[in-house]
Order: sequence, then structure tokens, then C-alpha cells
Amino acid sequence: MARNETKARWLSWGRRGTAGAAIPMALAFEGVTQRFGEVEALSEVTLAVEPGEIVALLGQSGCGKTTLLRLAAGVERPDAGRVLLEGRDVSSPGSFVEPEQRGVGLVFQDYALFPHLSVRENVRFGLRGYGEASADATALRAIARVGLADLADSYPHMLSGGEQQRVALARAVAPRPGVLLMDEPFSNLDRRLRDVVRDETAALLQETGATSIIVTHDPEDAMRIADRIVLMRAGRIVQVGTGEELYRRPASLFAARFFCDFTEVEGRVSGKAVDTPLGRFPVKGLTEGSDAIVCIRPHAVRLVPNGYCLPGRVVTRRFLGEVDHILVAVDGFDRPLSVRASLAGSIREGEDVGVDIPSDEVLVFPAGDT
Ligand SMILES: Nc1ncnc2c1ncn2[C@@H]1O[C@H](COP(=O)(O)OP(=O)(O)OP(=O)(O)O)[C@@H](O)[C@H]1O
Repeated sequence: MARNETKARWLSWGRRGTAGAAIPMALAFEGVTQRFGEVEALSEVTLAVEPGEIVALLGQSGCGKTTLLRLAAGVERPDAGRVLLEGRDVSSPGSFVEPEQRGVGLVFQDYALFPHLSVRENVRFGLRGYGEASADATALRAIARVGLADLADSYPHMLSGGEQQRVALARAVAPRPGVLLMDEPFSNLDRRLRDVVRDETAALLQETGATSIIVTHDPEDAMRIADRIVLMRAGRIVQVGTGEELYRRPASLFAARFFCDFTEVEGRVSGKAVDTPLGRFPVKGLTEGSDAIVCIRPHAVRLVPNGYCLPGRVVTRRFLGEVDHILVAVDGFDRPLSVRASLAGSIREGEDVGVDIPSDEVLVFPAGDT
């Protein structure tokens, strides 16, 4: 189904089935495959989301995040596998529960507010199964909850991007859906506003208790808002875990790169360690003699007085507020080493320094594991 057509249908359904359904639902995908012509957008995806859990689908453009969300919403049907809500099969090649019967709320990337309806009317639109007075009261409560009580009679064009996002959120949560699906909800906001709206949204999601899935390509969004992150690549799930698990113990170089701007150093495995131009780093489970990539986190590197550890020279230093970003040239390594540190202005460009790279802070992956 074309995306605009889907949006129009979704909004006109009014989600009547969700009225009063405040109880978070379990959502599961079992071996879901979705093709669009030659493109396999999803390949045998299996994922269980617990009731009340907030999950972020994270990945680069085109990896299948939105397709998975649309399957949960019921605006696509899988070619294989099934989608379950509360253990009940709602979508498979042989059976299908209509979106309006699912108790699922959806926030679109562009918010999809009706331009000719006021804030109050936009939010009421999702409450069409309610009686007149109850719909009005519920809409106003949701509007007040997102801090827009004063703007209830304004129209979308009179609102800032952040305010529009809040209206879309209010409209989605007002019918108290058991599952809330959000497609890149912060991508249209500038950086500062994004931080505020993201934190407010996180608080609202916790409060409503709905099982929530948020599509994003931004690891910071995912880490700040989600209980669990599902990292996707080319239609498959490559790793699932908390933000901390993915950040500290990425399962692959691909996952590692998603969460950190490492300095990557090539080396060769020899005697349970990798030999690199920046030193020898212990490694487990890699084949003797194989090529490996050592990933060094910028904030793990310590700059020490000249004469200690590896000899280096500060090439550039940029003040970034809470930390400085420093590039250090190290003898024998053809690229600058990236360092983030809070130095209180004590180190200058051109200065000779020692470079300490704690070996327990680096990650090592087989070369070619990308
Ligand atoms: N209706 C469609 N018709 C044809 N191809 C589609 C359709 N929907 C998605 N695709 C293709 O399926 C793949 C996955 O798309 P999807 O939108 O799920 O990715 P995404 O990870 O959400 O990307 P983005 O972050 O850019 O929105 C892409 O290659 C996309 O071009």
C-alpha cells in the first residue's frame, strides 16, 4: 500500500478499538519476511516485545525499520511469518486483524496533523468511538499533558515543529492504546529541541505504560528513550540489548561503529594479542595469524606527560564545552588518534605528550567483520 494512502486510511479509521484499552500488550514477530518486488525488506525477523517495554528499532536508512513498524500496525501483511498481539495471531499470510481492531497507536514521521482542524479537533479525531463530552475531556487532558493547553484552539500551521510533534503524540496516546508505534518521531526537530522533546516523550511513554516501538537512525535517541535497542541491518536483526550492552559489548564491528567514533587500527593476531602500530592488545577467540581491527574509544585514551607510554604530538585541539576533542599524531601510525578529554586548557597544539591506551578499554574484531 502506498505510504500516503496508508496514512489517510489509518487516520480515518479513528482507532475505535483502542478506547479504554490502557493495558500494555505483548507484541511479537515470528520469522517475518517482507518483500517488495526484488527487495527483501525483512528477512525472517523474530522479536518479542514485553508488555510496557520501550523498544527502539535502530539502523541505517533502508534496513527495514519502518516496514517492521507497519507490519505491527497492520498496514502491511507479511509474505511469511506472523505478528502476534497478546499471543494472538494478527497478521500472517493466512489471517489478518484489521488495524483499527488492534488497539495500536501510530505517530507518523511528519506528524500527519490535519491542517484544517485545531489542536483539540486533531486530538479528538483519534477518539471517535467516545461520546461527545468524554472525547472532549479526554482530548483536553492529553493536550494538557503535553503542555499545550493554551494552544488547544490553534491550528497546526500556527505551531512550532516541537509543538506539532506534541500534538501528534497527544493524538496517539489519548485513546490509551496498548501498543504505541512511532516512526522517527524526532527527526524533524533541531538538535536542542530534539533533546527536550525526546525527554518529554520518554516521560510520557513511561507514564502511559504502553508497549512502545520507536524507529530511529540515531543511537542517542535509542539509548535515551528505550529499554532495549534492536539493531537492524539489511532486513535482519543483528543485535538486541540495552543501550549499555550494545555500547560496551557490540557483537560486531558494524554494531560497534554505530555507537562510537572509534580510531580503528589494523593489526595481526599473534600469541593471544594483536600487534598494532599503537601497541599490543590482548584478544580472545581470534585465529592465530589472522588480521584484526582494534577499536579505540576517544574518551578511553589518556594523555600523560611526555616521556611516558607512547610518544605523541598534539595536532589539533577543539573546545567542545564539557570535553575537548584532540587529534594526536603517534609515531608509526599513519592517521591521527582521536581523543576526547576534559583537560581544563592544559594541553596546547604542537605539544609533545605521552599516550596511554588502556587495553581493557579497546574492542577487537576480526578484519572484514563489517
Ligand atoms: N512500499 C514499498 N515499495 C517498494 N519498496 C519498499 C516499500 N517500502 C519499503 N521498501 C523498501 O524496503 C526496504 C526497507 O525500507 P524501510 O522503509 O522499512 O527502511 P527504513 O529502515 O525504515 O529506512 P528509512 O530510515 O530510510 O525510513 C528499502 O529498500 C525500501 O526501499
